[in-house]
Amino acid sequence: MPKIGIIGGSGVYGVFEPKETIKVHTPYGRPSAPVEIGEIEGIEVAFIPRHGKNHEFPPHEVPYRANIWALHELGVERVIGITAVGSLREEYKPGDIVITDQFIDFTKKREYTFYNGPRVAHVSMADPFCPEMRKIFYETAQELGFPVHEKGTYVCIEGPRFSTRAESAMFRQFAHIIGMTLVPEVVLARELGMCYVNIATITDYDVWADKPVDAQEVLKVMKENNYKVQEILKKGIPRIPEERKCGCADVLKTMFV
Ligand SMILES: CSC[C@H]1O[C@H](OP(=O)(O)O)[C@H](O)[C@@H]1O
Ligand SMILES: Nc1ncnc2[nH]cnc12
Repeated sequence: MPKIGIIGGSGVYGVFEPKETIKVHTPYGRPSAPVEIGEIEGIEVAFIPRHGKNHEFPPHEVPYRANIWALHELGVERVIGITAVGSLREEYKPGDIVITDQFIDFTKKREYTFYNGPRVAHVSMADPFCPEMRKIFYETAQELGFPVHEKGTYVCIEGPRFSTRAESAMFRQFAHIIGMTLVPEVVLARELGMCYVNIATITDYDVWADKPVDAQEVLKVMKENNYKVQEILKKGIPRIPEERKCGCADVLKTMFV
């Protein structure tokens, strides 16, 4: 059973040659695609392409609950979310990697929880990301010589449209990077006591700089920088300890009413 799951974002539709593909049915429908099982450096890993194998799910229609549920059902304890993001700051440059440490939710109409009653839960989101995996992937990216930011606040917008210049100017006041998919993915993982880390690749300067971002640019820059994510996964995954000492599962002790 794979204990590590990877959710690939825009431009990342596979990270290994799968040895098995599993069609999982969940109470929330089917995941974005059958779950691929394969190995990275001899370690068994599960993979789901967030937007589907052919990028058929826009960010507001991704079956986030089914994706997380499916991974959990397969035994995954740690989720690595790969994302393409825009930069809201000069010093966060296209091609840089960010190991996100906070988020701000500007989404509007998604399924945010597994607990819609009668079981009620209020999960702590003060520190949304797994400290153990954040450290591992930051150090790994550094050792590989890739430009990497140890922290960054990700503002998650509803999409599928990009921001206006006014929105972007506002987001710049309080966040470093912008995307459309981190929420509710990280929240749902946490509700099941799973660890979650976000490895974000910056693809553009959103719309506050001279040239406003477009989808083609995101995919092109992501393609050019894909090797960085691959290298980080290859070197970082073997460093993840078998036993979790991060405390991410502790939220389960206190979140229920
Ligand atoms: C293809 S442009 C916008 C698209 O790219 C990002 O996807 P992901 O987070 O899955 O890498 C962004 O959130 C949008 O969904
Ligand atoms: N500028 C941007 N806004 C929202 N999502 C993005 N994904 C990549 N770049 C983005």
